Amino acid sequence: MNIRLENVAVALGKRDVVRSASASFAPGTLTGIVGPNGAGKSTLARAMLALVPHAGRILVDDVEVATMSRAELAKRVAYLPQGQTLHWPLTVERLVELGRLPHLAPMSRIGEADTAAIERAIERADVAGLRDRVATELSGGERARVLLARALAVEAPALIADEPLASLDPGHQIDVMELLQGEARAGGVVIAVLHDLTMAARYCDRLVLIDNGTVVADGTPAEVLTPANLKSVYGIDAKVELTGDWPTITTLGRSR
Ligand SMILES: Nc1ncnc2c1ncn2[C@@H]1O[C@H](COP(=O)(O)OP(=O)(O)OP(=O)(O)O)[C@@H](O)[C@H]1O
Repeated sequence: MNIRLENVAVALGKRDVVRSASASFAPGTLTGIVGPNGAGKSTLARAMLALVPHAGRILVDDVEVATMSRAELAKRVAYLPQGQTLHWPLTVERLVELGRLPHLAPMSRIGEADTAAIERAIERADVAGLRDRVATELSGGERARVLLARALAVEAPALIADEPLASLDPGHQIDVMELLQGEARAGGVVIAVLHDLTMAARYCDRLVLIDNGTVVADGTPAEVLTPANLKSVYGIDAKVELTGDWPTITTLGRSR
C-alpha cells in the first residue's frame, strides 16, 4: 500500500487552497501533517479521499483516486474527518458498525468478520464503556474516540485522521497517538493532521509542513520543526531542544 501526491492542486470557490503539493506516504510510517490554520491541511486530506476535486495526481496503490469507486477507496483508506457533528441518535455500537459499510454488499447484514472488527475497534479506541450510550449525547472527547473507533473498524491498510487529538484530555491524547503509532508499526500507512507540535514531534516518524497550500518542509520532526521554519510558517519564536529522542518545542511568543 502506498499513497502518492504529485503536484496536487485544489481550488475551492475562487481560492487556490492547495497548490502544487507533492509527497508520498509509505507503510509502517506515521506521518503528521502540520501547518497553521487555513494552510490547506484538511483540504489536502479530503482530496486524498476524493471528497473534493483536484488537479495533479493522487495515487493509492498507483491508482488515481478520482477513478476509484467510493466503496473501493473507503476500503483502502479509512478516514476520521475533522470535528464531525452527529445527526442521528444511534448507539455507539451502531455507529462503530457503520465503519464496516464499505465491506458490505448492498442490503447484506454484518457477518462474523465484521463483528470481530467492530469489537477490536471498540477495544482499541477505549470506548467499550460507552457502547450502549447514544452517540449524540456524548462529550466532545468521548465522541472523538467513538468516531476514531468507527474509522478503525474499517481495518483499511491506510488511515487518515484529521485532528484526532481535538477535545481529548492529555491521557487520551497519548492513547490515540500510541494507537496511531501502533497502526503504523503494524504496517499501515497512517497520516494525522495535527496542531500539537510536541505530540507530533514525539510520535510521528515524519512530518509534512504545509503553508499556504503547499509543502514547505518534509522530513523527520527534527528536520522540519526548526526555529526558522516555526518562525516563517507559524510566526512564532520557539526554542527547539534536541537532547532526547524527539525535539521538544517551547513557544516563546509571536515573532516581532
Ligand atoms: N468551501 C470553501 N470555499 C472557499 N474557501 C474554502 C472553503 N473551504 C475552506 N476554504 C478555505 O481554504 C483554506 C484551507 O482550509 P483547510 O480547512 O484545508 O485548512 P486547514 O489547514 O485544515 O486549517 P485548520 O488548521 O484551521 O483546520 C482556508 O483558508 C479556508 O478558509
